[in-house]
Amino acid sequence: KRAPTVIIVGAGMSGISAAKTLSDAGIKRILILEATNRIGGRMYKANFSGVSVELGANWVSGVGGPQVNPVWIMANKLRLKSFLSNFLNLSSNTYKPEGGVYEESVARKAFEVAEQVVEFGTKVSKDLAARKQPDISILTSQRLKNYFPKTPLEMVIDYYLCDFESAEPPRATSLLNSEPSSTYSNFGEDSYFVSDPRGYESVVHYVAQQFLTTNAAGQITDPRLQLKKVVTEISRSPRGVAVKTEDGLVHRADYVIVSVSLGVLQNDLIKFHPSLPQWKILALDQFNMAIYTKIFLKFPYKFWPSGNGTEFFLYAHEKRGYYPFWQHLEREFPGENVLLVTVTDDESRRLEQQSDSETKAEIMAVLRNMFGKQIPEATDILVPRWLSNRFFKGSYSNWPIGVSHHQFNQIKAPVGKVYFTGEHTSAAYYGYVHGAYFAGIDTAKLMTSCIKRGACSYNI
Ligand SMILES: Cc1cc2nc3c(=O)[nH]c(=O)nc-3n(C[C@H](O)[C@H](O)[C@H](O)COP(=O)(O)OP(=O)(O)OC[C@H]3O[C@@H](n4cnc5c(N)ncnc54)[C@H](O)[C@@H]3O)c2cc1C
Repeated sequence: KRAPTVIIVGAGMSGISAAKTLSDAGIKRILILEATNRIGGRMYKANFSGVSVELGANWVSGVGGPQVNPVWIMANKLRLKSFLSNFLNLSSNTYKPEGGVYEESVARKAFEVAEQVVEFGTKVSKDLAARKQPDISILTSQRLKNYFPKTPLEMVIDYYLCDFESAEPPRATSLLNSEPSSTYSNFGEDSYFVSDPRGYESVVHYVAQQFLTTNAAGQITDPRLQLKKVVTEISRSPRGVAVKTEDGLVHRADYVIVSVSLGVLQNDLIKFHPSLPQWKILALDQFNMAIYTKIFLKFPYKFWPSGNGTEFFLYAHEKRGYYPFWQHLEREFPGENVLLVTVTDDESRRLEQQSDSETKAEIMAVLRNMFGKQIPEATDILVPRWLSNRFFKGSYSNWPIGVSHHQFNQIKAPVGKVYFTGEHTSAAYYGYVHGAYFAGIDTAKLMTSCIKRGACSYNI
């Protein structure tokens, strides 16, 4: 009997980890179809004014805990340059709307209150889980504690503790599924900011090189990886699948694993024949694809404080989420005078629609508020557009209030010989690089037990 063939759509972390898992299980007749001209997906380095910055994932999140994050093992094997992030000094580095920092004792008090609310939320979440009660939003848990962040200081702290992680506001996010965070409780509280000329994406190459053939320079030459292959249609029948690409070719196989982002699936950018069942469409549409935008700015010289405990700073504004989270990259790129500011959700949506020069003007006004009128103009700006990009349609998934584990499992559930993977299919680690990695392994194992043992039913 001939060996089965499997097509994998997408060569981000999850697609590559799925393909490697199949290969390790002896399923070697695979074909990976990737839309862009590279592997790595949302792990994506770019050159910005002479330095290599990460437009997508940047941190190995979850280090130093009871279990070891597999991505951290890879980063260490590769000796990727990375820096432990210390967020503890934010109370000394929070800027007022009109400039100047808040007195440390005032900011610290506000942080303490907000952190107690998070702890309270975690207790409520554990209690709800133990009593099998329905989910509530993070916002509801704040109300239960009579916490209503309304001043610019309170709002930016609330933003940092919630949106900066999940890329969505407290009213959108599920308490049950985000607190406590499996990432930080299992793998540890530390996060390392990767800053290596080879890019964070080299962990994807590291996995790929273990099963795809490479040349002497380490570049992948394996014909089972095909780049610039945009999948447009997937047809399934009991006999197998036919995957059509934008160049008009049809690739046939026994099975397919779809690893494209939740955003791509929600936007119907791949047509399924027959169409996916209603339960599947509903499950996909109910989950959230959040947007997280990292804006890089280059200056002729440095005008922000540097040295120990200054790396991260906040800007408090009357409009919540208005250029709130800042990082100077002095450790990563000494002497390069690069700043990174992060926005999310509606602000990301707004910025994707305007020109970079408009965004730059807004940011310069904010920086002048913070540091004074005399600061120099930025000489370069980079604004990634993850939502507009048809191969991503957002940054990473977030578990919204009201989606049950049953519905979550439906997102991952195979439909006939069409299997699904991606960070958005990892119940414990959705939204993270390690979530994508584990999801790929899980989906490939599911498929392997179907192929090898005939165990093809998926219980949801
Ligand atoms: C701005 C940003 C910041 C982030 N920060 C962090 C962080 O600090 N730490 C962390 O752990 N995680 C972070 N993440 C999340 C992390 O990057 C993702 O969870 C992970 O990389 C997703 O991998 P994936 O394989 O599921 O999806 P992807 O990487 O999206 O891979 C899917 C692949 O499918 C391809 N594709 C799409 N459409 C088609 C098509 N029609 N045909 C063929 N191929 C197609 C895409 O090009 C892509 O290569 C961040 C993400 C973003 C965007």
